[in-house]
Amino acid sequence: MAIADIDLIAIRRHLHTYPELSMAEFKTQAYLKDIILSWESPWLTIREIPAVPTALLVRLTGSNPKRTVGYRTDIDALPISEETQLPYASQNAGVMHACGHDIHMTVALGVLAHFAEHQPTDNMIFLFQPAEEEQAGGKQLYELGTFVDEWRPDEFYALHDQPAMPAGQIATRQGTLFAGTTEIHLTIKGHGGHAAFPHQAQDVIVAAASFVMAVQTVVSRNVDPVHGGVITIGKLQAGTIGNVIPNEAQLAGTIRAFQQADLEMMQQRVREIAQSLATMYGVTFDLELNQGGYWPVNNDEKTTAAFMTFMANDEDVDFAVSQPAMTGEDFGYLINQIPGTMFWLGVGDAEHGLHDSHLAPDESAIEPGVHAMIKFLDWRMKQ
Ligand SMILES: CC(=O)N[C@@H](CCC[C@H](N)C(=O)O)C(=O)O
Repeated sequence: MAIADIDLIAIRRHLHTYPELSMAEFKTQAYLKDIILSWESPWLTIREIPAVPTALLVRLTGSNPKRTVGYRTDIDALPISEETQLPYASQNAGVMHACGHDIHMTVALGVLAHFAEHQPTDNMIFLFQPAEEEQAGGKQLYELGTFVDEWRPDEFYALHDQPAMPAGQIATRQGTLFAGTTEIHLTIKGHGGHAAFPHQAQDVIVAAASFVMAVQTVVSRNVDPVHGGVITIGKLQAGTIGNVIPNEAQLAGTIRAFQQADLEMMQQRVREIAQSLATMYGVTFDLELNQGGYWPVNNDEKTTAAFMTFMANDEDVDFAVSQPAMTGEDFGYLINQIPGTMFWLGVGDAEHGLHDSHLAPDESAIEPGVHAMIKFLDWRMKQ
């Protein structure tokens, strides 16, 4: 395939049709790798990581390098059944690119295609990262020593699509862009029994319901109101029939805050609430609080100043300064190690947010996203 002939819309639709869950992105990785290898770029090297087999790294050797510039995209999808009715809707039952990582990958591929054809001044590393939605693939790769020597970027960039913004608009801010998050995994265990004899059982359903309600007080009563925070329980599973008290209830959720200290305080309150309810209801519990790599996404001052100045002054770019958001990202971990900037790319679907089974990003965002990043990176490498 000649790079100039690359059909980004067709690629995006293929990726959208075949989404794969975190750490199971085998076909996605193979598809991306085949496209990239078909370009036969003389300054391009591909690298795979045996311990994280769905990751893909690409290095471009610069013509006169002063540094190495990194660009990261995530590649995983969510356990959501798509309801868009699009002709290229997901063919993988119960799995959907409902967070737009198909758009992220396509923009990354478009930018990579350009520099695979036109040798960059600096060295470049492109990271196609698995497991952003859970398991923090970026952190895992970092801890495996992936980004060392010639594979260590000096600065790192990444985007996230934003349905609430017009297609093609770019936005970011200095400081914290996204929250730090912590996954909650709670199993409550008791002795179930007949619904008619609750006094002979330990009712895990009542304990689970109390837990859901009690954690609502953490944000309202423990977090400084001007800081903000979120606790959402997104999964609650227990029981099989109305007249049996089950032995076990399973809950999962997320804790979010912009400041790490707030996040840690909220984690502690959730632990205390679980412990208190266990005493109150006579149940036992396993509680796992896992922050993984979902550190607050704190944009680096220097790279972000360069990014914002360039985007705001380029007449072809529709640029806005954004507010922080409670979304999480394990890119927060990576740019805590390597300075960098995360930004939003508008994908114009104001009716449907991220993680919505009806989300249908406007594909016309891809081209301006690719062009803005090519121009920015080209300019940056000449600084
Ligand atoms: C952009 C986005 O939606 N990211 C995810 C990141 C997941 C964080 C972690 N698994 C958690 O649930 O706490 C998000 O849900 O914000």
